[in-house]
Amino acid sequence: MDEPAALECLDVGKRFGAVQALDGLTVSMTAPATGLLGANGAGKSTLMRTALGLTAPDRGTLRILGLDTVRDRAEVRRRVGFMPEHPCLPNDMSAQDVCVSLARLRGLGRRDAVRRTSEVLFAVGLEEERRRPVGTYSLGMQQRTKLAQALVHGPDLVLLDEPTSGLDPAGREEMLTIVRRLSTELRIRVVASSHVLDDIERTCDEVVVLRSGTLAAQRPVTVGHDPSGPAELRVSGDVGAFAAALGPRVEPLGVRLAPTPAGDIGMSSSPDAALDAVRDLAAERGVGVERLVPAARGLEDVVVDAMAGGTR
Ligand SMILES: Nc1ncnc2c1ncn2[C@@H]1O[C@H](COP(=O)(O)OP(=O)(O)OP(=O)(O)O)[C@@H](O)[C@H]1O
Repeated sequence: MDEPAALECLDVGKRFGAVQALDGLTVSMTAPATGLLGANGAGKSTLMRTALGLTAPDRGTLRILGLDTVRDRAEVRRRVGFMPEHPCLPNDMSAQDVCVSLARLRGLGRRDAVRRTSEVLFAVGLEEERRRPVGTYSLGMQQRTKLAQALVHGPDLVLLDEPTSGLDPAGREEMLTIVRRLSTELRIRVVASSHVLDDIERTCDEVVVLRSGTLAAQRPVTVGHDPSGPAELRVSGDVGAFAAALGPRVEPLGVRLAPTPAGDIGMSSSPDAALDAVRDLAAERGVGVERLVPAARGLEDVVVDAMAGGTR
């Protein structure tokens, strides 16, 4: 049987006074790791909080791991972890005490709570500092403590609300590495929000773009290039002579060449052997390859359009 979607929304609406935070949102998130992207106020946090049953939707249906967010609340608490965006840790408690307490609240016995706490604090790189009060931690350590508490009870799914928020470049790298490992190595499903596409491309399998509480785009995050897709090539010097010499090398690979309107060389497909042929020819002739890119619209174009209000 197929696994239920991590999160499934059907026409979900949520209003706060004059603000329509979720506006008929319909989406199904089935990937191991889904990134929620949207500008400030797009509805990312509201979606997470509604999915956890922390706030009730005004209309529509919302299921998390196939569970009803209201009726199955205890099961949701047991099987789902949540890392909130804003500071939520008691400054005078250690990371160890925070994690053990929350594990116990979520139903683990004392021994299991202590064992799981050691495991998760090790996984997020806090084992050395685990007995210090959280208030003495750097922001990066506090973020990792928030992540640890979300994982401590062994959830099947974690919702991470802007896990890289406020982190410096080194802290961001550490967090992205940990988040990626959750779904790839630890087999924990992830729904993570961010303002930054790069964060999502590095940690998730698909991106869901929210705009004004609605679904603006949903796309897989594909790694590497698609060899069956067209590419555009720009070289320095005599473009016509380069194309004439390249043709016989790539045509046997099924690649047709044609000039583009911008005066570059269009390639009908871009298998690795054809890209190697481009580089070999350029090296032989001492020609510079200034641009060799897929001609199809990239994820970034799609996402920027979707966030700005383009139709998908
Ligand atoms: N408890 C609340 N009371 C009033 N308005 C709220 C409340 N929670 C959210 N909102 C409003 O709902 C809209 C969506 O907010 P939400 O926090 O879900 O967006 P977001 O995409 O997570 O934004 P950000 O990236 O800034 O965190 C915003 O206009 C916000 O001000």
